Amino acid sequence: MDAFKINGGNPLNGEVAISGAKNAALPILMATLLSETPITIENVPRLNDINTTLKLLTQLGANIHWQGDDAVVIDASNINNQKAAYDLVKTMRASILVLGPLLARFGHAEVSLPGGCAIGARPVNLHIQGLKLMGADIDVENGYIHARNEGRLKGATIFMDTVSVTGTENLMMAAALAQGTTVIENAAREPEIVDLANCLNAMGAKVSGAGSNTLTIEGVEKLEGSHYRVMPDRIETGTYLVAAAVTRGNVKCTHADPKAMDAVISKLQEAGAEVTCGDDWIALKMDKRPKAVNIRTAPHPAFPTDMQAQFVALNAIAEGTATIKETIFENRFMHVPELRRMGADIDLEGNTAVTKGVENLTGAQVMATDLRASASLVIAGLIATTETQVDRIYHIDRGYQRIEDKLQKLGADIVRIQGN
Ligand SMILES: CC(=O)N[C@H]1[C@@H](OP(=O)(O)OP(=O)(O)OC[C@H]2O[C@@H](n3ccc(=O)[nH]c3=O)[C@H](O)[C@@H]2O)O[C@H](CO)[C@@H](O)[C@@H]1O
Ligand SMILES: C=C(OP(=O)(O)O)C(=O)O
Repeated sequence: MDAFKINGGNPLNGEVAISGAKNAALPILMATLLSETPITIENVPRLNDINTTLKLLTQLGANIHWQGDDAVVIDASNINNQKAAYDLVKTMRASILVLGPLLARFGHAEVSLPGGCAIGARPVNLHIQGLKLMGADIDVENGYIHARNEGRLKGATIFMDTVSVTGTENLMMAAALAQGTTVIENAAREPEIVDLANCLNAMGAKVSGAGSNTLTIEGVEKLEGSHYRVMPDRIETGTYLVAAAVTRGNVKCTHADPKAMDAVISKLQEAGAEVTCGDDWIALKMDKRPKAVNIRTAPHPAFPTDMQAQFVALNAIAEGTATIKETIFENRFMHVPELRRMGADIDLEGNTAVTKGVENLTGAQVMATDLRASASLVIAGLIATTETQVDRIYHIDRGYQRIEDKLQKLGADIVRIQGN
């Protein structure tokens, strides 16, 4: 297994080009299953999760080829298999997003239950309940969701008990081909939901209200190919901004979208950073020790859980004591024991991390346990006074395109050690 070796202490300086958003690209690639003609998706990040998605779509019968560095052409006209098997689903939870499209277009789907994962149990009951309200017959047996429907799904009014991003996406995609109108209440409002809705509309769907908590989808009979460009990754952007802040650097993220990032930008400013934005860039300058910031994660537009771990690393070396409360996932603090091994002073009280900032972290051999936890350990390594080794970085390769190359260009001393 690959690892990173990091020698901290270099301030990050320069420009970094932000890739397309993983969490928008995944549902958008799954949405191509709804189309009877080929679709070109641009600004697709080069990530392990994208490779997994393309493998899954290929297993279902799609024809796929890359065009240049970041565009994928997907032809789902000849889908001949409606089963998403455990082998791939277990490596990527977002595989559940084939359920809605397959069921809506072909009247049946068999998808392995994703199971629990490091950050929490992450059930998919809301996906299943919503599809049942649209008339589907669904049972769960032998670890698989078996879903069937005679003819088209029927539009329905669906109230989601909990705000769920992929739940909203699965139901939106299913409703796009249903008969009649579907209303999803208490829908997720994340920018990636808006991106998926825009892509579906470019394919001929009739989705309105994306970005609010009520989505209305008027079903159409068929969807067709088009071109669509994936939005920039706001979590990748936020990660580089935090890395710049803790190393007292000066970094400009290009190809970014500041509009999607209010909550994160305002916490960086509260920490003492100078942040400036243009239409498609964000720059951060920091020339002093950050001040610790209190945070509570919650669905968009509040502070994103996917930036929580990175801010725990920031608070670990910041001036003062602060609390970070995680309200979305029940087990998303696995970076804390690893950060403690690097000298951080962090107490965990239920779903709250209480940090007392220390002046310096020291390097250690630490283990990445999930995607954003890995990012927080890399950030900690960038400021540690001695060498850090981050093991099991396959997690980070799920969601950050060539993070070591991008950090090296900004002046970091980080290298990948090839494992076996
Ligand atoms: C691929 C993708 O886009 N992943 C993102 C997505 O994950 P994902 O869509 O899986 O996360 P959800 O928004 O569904 O989860 C929110 C909460 O709802 C619960 N829940 C969810 C569905 C369900 O049927 N029942 C249920 O109880 C979950 O356990 C969790 O506690 O949103 C999360 C929350 O912003 C992000 O951290 C992930 O990066
Ligand atoms: C939790 C994340 O992703 P996933 O939902 O794919 O596990 C993430 O992107 O931080």
